[in-house]
Amino acid sequence: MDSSPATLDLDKGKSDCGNSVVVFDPSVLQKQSNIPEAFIWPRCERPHQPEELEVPVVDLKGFLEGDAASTSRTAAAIRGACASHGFFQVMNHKVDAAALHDALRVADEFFELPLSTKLRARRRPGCTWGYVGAHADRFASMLPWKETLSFAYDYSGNRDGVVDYITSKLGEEFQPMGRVHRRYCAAMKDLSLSIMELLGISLRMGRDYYRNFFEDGSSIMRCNNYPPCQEPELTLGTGPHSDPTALTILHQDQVAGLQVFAEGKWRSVSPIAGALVINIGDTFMALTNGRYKSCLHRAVVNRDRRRRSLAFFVCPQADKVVRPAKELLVGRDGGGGVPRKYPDFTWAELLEFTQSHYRTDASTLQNFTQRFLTYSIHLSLSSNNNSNNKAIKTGMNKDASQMEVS
Ligand SMILES: C=C1C[C@]23C[C@H]1CC[C@H]2[C@]1(C)CCC[C@@](C)(C(=O)O)[C@H]1[C@@H]3C(=O)O
Ligand SMILES: O=C(O)CCC(=O)C(=O)O
Ligand SMILES: [Fe+2]
Repeated sequence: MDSSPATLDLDKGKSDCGNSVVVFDPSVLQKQSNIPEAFIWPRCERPHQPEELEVPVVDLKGFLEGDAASTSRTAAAIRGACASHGFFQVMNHKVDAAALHDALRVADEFFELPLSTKLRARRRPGCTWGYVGAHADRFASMLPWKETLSFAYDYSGNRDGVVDYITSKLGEEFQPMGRVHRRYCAAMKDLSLSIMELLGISLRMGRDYYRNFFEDGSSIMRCNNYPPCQEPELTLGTGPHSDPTALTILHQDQVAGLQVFAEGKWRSVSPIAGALVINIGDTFMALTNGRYKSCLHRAVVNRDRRRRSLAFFVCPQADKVVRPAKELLVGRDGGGGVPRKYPDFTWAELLEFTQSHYRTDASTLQNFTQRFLTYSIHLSLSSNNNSNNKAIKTGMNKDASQMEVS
C-alpha cells in the first residue's frame, strides 16, 4: 500500500482527540485555482469524452411476479451482459422509490455536515468502515476526488447493526439517518438475492444455487460523494478497478460519471431515472471460473455539479470457500475438466488483501491469485508437502502453470 506522507497539502483538520489528521475538505480545496498534485492522475488515466455503452436495461416485473416466459427472457438478457462486460441495469425492481430517494437524502445530510463531525466516523487504519476523504489516509498519489462513508450490513438478521454503527459514531441524534440506511440496505439485500436467482437460472445452476450461497452473506454499503472539481480533466472520482466483491447494486443520481471499459475503450453508462446499475464483481467471476466477467470501471467528476452514488457490495459469508460449481468446470463438449482460473479462497482473505496489501485496481484478482499461489507453494515447500497447505486444498497443482492466470 502507498504510505501516506506525513503532511499533504490538502487541509489539516483536528480529530476529536486533537490529533492532526490528513483530510480532504472540498470547501477548502474548491477555493484553490488548481487541484493539489496528489489528485492529478497520469495522462493515460485521465478522462476524455467517451461514447455511450448500451448496457441491457432489464425489466424485472415479470420475473418478480413469477412469470416463467418473462423469467427465461430476463435470464437470457442477463447472460449476454454478464458474459461480456458484466454490467446491466434493472427497472421495475420493486425497491420503494421513497427508500431510494431517502437514501440519497441522508447521504447528502451526512456529507454536508461540518468536517469535524464527519471525522467522528473516520476510517481507522486497516478497517473498511467509516468516513474517508480521498483515501488520503491510505494513498499518497492518484487520490480520488471524493468523500465516502462505508459500513457493514450483514444478512444475519442483526436488525440494528446499521443504526447502532451510525449512532455510535455520530451520536443518538443521527438515529433517523441510521434507520433510513437500514431500510435501504434491507431492500438492497432482497434485490440482490432475487438477482442471484436470475444469475443461477442464467447459468443453468437453478434459481436457488447462488441465492443459497449468499443468503447468509454480508455486504458493504458505500456512499460516494463527488464534489464539483475545478480541473475535472486532471483527476478521477474513483480510479479504474473491478469490484473485488461478488455483485454491486449502484444507485447513482442523475449526474453522469460512471464509465465502463468495454470493447477496448472507456464508455459512459448514463443514469436512467428509477433504474439501478448491477455489475458482476471478482468474487462472482471466480465462482463462475471466469465465465461471467468482473469488468473494469471508474467514475469521473465535473466542474459544475456534485455527483452522488450509493454502492451496495454483496459479499459471501466471510469464511465460506469461493469455488466454482463442478458443473461449470465441464468443457463445452461435456469433455474433461476446464482448468481452474483461480484458487479456492474466502472473501475474508480477498478483502484483507485489498485493505492491507493492495490498492484495488484492474488486476486485483490476478495479483491476489499469484500471491496466493506463491504463498501456497512456499507453504508446501517449507512444510514438506504438508497436505494442509492451501495449494493442495484447492485441488490446484502447485505449479502455477497449471492455471490459466493470464
Ligand atoms: C472491497 C472494497 C474495496 C473498495 C470498496 C469495496 C468494493 C470496491 C473497492 C474500491 C471502490 C475500488 C476502487 C479503489 C477503492 C480504494 C476506492 O476508490 O474506494 C476501493 C474500495 C476500498 O478499498 O476502500
Ligand atoms: O460512483 C460510481 O459511479 C462508481 C463507484 C464504484 O465503482 C465503486 O464505488 O466501486
Ligand atoms: Fe466499483
